[in-house]
Amino acid sequence: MRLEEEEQPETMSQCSVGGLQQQQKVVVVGYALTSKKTKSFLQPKFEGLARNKGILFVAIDQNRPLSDQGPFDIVLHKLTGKEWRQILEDYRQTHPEVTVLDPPDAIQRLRNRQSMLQCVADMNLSNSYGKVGVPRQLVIKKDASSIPDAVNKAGLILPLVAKPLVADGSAKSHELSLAYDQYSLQKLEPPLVLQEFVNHGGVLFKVYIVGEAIKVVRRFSLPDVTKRELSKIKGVFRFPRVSCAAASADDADLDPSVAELPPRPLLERLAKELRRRLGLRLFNLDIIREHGTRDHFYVIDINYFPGYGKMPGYEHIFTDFLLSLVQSHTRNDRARNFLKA
Ligand SMILES: Nc1ncnc2c1ncn2[C@@H]1O[C@H](COP(=O)(O)OP(=O)(O)OP(=O)(O)O)[C@@H](O)[C@H]1O
Ligand SMILES: O=P(O)(O)O[C@H]1[C@H](OP(=O)(O)O)[C@@H](OP(=O)(O)O)[C@@H](O)[C@@H](O)[C@@H]1OP(=O)(O)O
Ligand SMILES: [Mg+2]
Ligand SMILES: [Mg+2]
Repeated sequence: MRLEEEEQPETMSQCSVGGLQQQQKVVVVGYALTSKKTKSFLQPKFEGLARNKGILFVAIDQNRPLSDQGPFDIVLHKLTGKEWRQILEDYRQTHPEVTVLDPPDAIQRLRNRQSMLQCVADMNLSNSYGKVGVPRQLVIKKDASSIPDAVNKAGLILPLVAKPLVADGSAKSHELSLAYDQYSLQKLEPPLVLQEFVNHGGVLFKVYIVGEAIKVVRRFSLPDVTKRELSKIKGVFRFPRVSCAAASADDADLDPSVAELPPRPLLERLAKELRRRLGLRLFNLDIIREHGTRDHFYVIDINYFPGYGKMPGYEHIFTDFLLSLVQSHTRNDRARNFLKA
């Protein structure tokens, strides 16, 4: 839906509480998302629930100044491009009353697979519930012929997952390969990240974060690589986006030691730290448990504004989150006015 100036949203709606008609402020959420994302995120059930809670979604027209649209209470976005980032950054400066989710600069960190995991490495999270790290990895900027030597020097252990360095959401950025021997690595195309493959029993956990809320689901992942396979197989093999499939591993008949979700307190700590360090409120992370251990976890991927449409209960979680943002904004405004008075 696009709002023209002459048809500004009615920012008050009628709602009936206990038979009494009350005026409720409408929360206007502008969104700048790809059509694919709009389809998976703005599902009719979600938009309907939002409307009942007084939330209205309005498509942003990228060809018109943002200040001429809305007015918005919240802006949701996941579009690429330097120009667009600048537009958002300027809008944030000139419209402090609008919550822009999330700051474009903070999102940039997730668009590079090296900087993406740095926060997790820096955190060094280890407590009585477990240990969370990142697989050892090496960045290759150019010159594929130097890879075998670089891998050797860095002491990385095969097999390795080769991932494009840039994670910009393009199909190419999701083209990953598994390399079984050092010499075949020369066939790869830098810039890329070479990451140690960690056996994890073929199941990964997707941890969705929406502000303070956390939701974890199981997904199928790559199967373990045995020592025997490693000694026999040579080459690099492209693999499909196994974990992105909507098919959840939640109901599958799995080995309980593999399927057991990571401890909740550990994930809460991790999510809280990541929110703070990344400065983001909308993201998910892929986390795996090293096979044969109970509490050694590795974060292998972090995604900005992921496929929330696949998160169970996202309709309620997301709408509550949007409402909470406006409430805290109003509280802050009141506090500021009080201090000024
Ligand atoms: N270090 C690793 N050890 C074991 N398996 C891995 C590792 N890295 C990636 N994988 C497997 O490869 C899949 C894809 O990797 P990754 O999540 O990094 O790619 P992506 O393209 O960013 O995925 P997404 O669609 O979640 O954005 C993972 O879901 C997991 O199954
Ligand atoms: O396609 P879906 O809606 O499922 O969302 C996927 C999302 O694609 P989209 O942003 O184009 O929608 C991906 O973003 P890009 O890396 O490609 O930017 C990435 O975040 C995946 O991890 C998401 O799947 P999930 O991990 O949540 O299952
Ligand atoms: Mg992933
Ligand atoms: Mg990813």
